[in-house]
Amino acid sequence: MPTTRFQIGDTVMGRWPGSNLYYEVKVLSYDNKTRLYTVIYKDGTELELKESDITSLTIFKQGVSRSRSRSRSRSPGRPRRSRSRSPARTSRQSSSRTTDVRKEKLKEALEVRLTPVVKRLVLCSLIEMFQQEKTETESENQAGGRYNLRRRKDQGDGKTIELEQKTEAETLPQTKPPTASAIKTTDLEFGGRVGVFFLMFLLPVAVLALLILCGQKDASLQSFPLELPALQSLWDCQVFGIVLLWLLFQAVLSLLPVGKLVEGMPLKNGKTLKYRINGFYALLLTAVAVGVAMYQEVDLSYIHVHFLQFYTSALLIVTLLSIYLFIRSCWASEDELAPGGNSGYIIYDFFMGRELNPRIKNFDIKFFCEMRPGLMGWVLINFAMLQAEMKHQNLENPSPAMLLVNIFQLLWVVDGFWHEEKLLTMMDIVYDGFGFMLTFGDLAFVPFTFTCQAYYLVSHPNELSAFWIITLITMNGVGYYIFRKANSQKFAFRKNPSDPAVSHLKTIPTATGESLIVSGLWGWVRHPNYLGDIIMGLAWSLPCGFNHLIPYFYLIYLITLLVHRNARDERQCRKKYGSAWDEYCKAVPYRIFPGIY
Ligand SMILES: NC(=O)C1=CN([C@@H]2O[C@H](COP(=O)(O)OP(=O)(O)OC[C@H]3O[C@@H](n4cnc5c(N)ncnc54)[C@H](OP(=O)(O)O)[C@@H]3O)[C@@H](O)[C@H]2O)C=CC1
Ligand SMILES: CC(C)=CCC[C@@H](C)[C@H]1CC=C2C3=C(CC[C@@]21C)[C@@]1(C)CC[C@H](O)C(C)(C)[C@@H]1CC3
Repeated sequence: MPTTRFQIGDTVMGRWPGSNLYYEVKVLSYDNKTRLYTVIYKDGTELELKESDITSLTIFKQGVSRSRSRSRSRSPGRPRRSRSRSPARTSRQSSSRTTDVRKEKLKEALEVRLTPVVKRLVLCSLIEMFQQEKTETESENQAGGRYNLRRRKDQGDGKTIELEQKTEAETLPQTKPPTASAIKTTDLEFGGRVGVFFLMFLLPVAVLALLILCGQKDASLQSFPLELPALQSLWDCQVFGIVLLWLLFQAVLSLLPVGKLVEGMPLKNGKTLKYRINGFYALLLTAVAVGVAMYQEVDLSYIHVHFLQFYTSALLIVTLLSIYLFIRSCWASEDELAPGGNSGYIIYDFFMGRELNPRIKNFDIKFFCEMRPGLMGWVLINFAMLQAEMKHQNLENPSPAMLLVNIFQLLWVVDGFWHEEKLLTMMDIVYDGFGFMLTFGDLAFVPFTFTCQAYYLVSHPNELSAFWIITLITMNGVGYYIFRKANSQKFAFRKNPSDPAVSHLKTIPTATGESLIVSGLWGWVRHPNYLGDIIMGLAWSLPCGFNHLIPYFYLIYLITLLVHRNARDERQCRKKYGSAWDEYCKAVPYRIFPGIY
């Protein structure tokens, strides 16, 4: 290759298809006719790249050091969190389940060592990539010519990476990173404008119907009352005041300067937001406040009696908050908008949420709503239902069924607050806008439908034998163990793969420098944490017996949500990890349920 810029065997930085990520690659050959270089990534994937998609290591490093000196988001004295690989990890990877051919290639391929600043840039790019699933760059970009990253040859081992699915015409030009203003939502979810319009009415009405059914003696679907409750019977000013006070109380607790301040994931503009992690303390203080209220002889069964009014009050707040969020999003800068809620259609964006992280000074409205009033409200309502059951059924002690439901769900909520920080890496925070859907989900759906087992038990007593009690405790324990272990393993592994707690796990290396766990729980099914959650959901519904379907609502919701979420997540992972993800799917063929593909 006498006239080319890069020579065979050179180690250079090559752009990863469909993204703005650069990885170390080795030049294998050059085709004079097509003027394309064949390069090999560290996961063994071979691609043909245009010269403009390749840059030399020195130029890349200079670029990085420039961006490092420009970087303002990191304070000088702060220790950097590096995910660079340790020798232990390298040796662990070589023992992972890669094919022999792949192993050979990997031996040759170089490790990507990312400096913390590059890591940060990579994270930003990953978020961009994540966003690009639902967005497309401006037509001006499209006109700029075809994106010429092509796969060299089919590896024949199921490596169906993203490029294979796209024809050249479908792929978008990526010669420069898409600017924030370029991102518009074009791929609409939930049936687009019409779909979300109906959902916006259907969801609140469906929850109201569920509550009406749950509260009446005959909770079977056929016996839904033909006469709906009068509108004024659904409204109570005092109840509305209580709901407002509750929100205010939780907001004050969330602002208390206790607990650590942590940085969220990098935003599109490279900056990070800070979050106060004090949910666990807030839960304890709420418990103290409820204890004091009970000592003052406040009757919590008031919540049971006025349950529908509480729901309508929450619904009104959801509507007002969603309108506020939409209006304020009109003043948000382009890079503060969520990629999924910027279609330009008012109704759609109102539902999906335009702004990604709406904040009033340091108060993050989305993070607050996701965890605080709804989850705490859930525990409080459950406890109120326990009081109501004793009153309603003249019991000296709550029934075993009610106790189990209360304890199981309390455990889940406490666990959520104990691991509050982990929410910051979830797609709900990183990707989804905050609009009607999440506001409704957090402030109305969670506290009023997740409590439906306890609400049901107040007027539908169900005896449990000792055998059933032990079975349900075991089931919840097994579900919790799988859920917690899977989530903690993944979190620990992503934080530090050489952590002794996870370093024994077998992994599949990927071109992004991150590996996929392929043994233990993550080698059993591809979403063990979802499986654990579903087993727990079953243990929460079974105490209500088999007379009606209504107490199984949570389980049905959870399975539907997690199956949809699984599909969404797998699309993202295939995009991010390419052939390595396909290899993982081959090694671990079951999605959520063992034995079910
Ligand atoms: N009760 C409820 O209403 C709900 C509960 N949940 C629960 O929340 C929890 C979190 O769920 P969610 O955020 O959806 O998904 P996950 O926590 O499962 O996160 C998925 C991500 O994990 C990483 N990953 C996937 N496979 C592997 C692997 N083999 N090795 C290492 N990393 C892997 C990938 O991200 P990357 O590689 O980029 O790190 C992937 O995008 C779950 O336990 C779920 O059950 C969720 C929704 C609703
Ligand atoms: C019908 C409708 C509009 C549904 C919205 C769904 C949301 C209510 C849920 C989607 C994912 C959620 C999660 C939690 C709460 C419910 C929502 C927001 C969660 C924060 C609860 C605490 C847990 O420990 C969790 C962090 C695992 C969990 C994450 C997902």
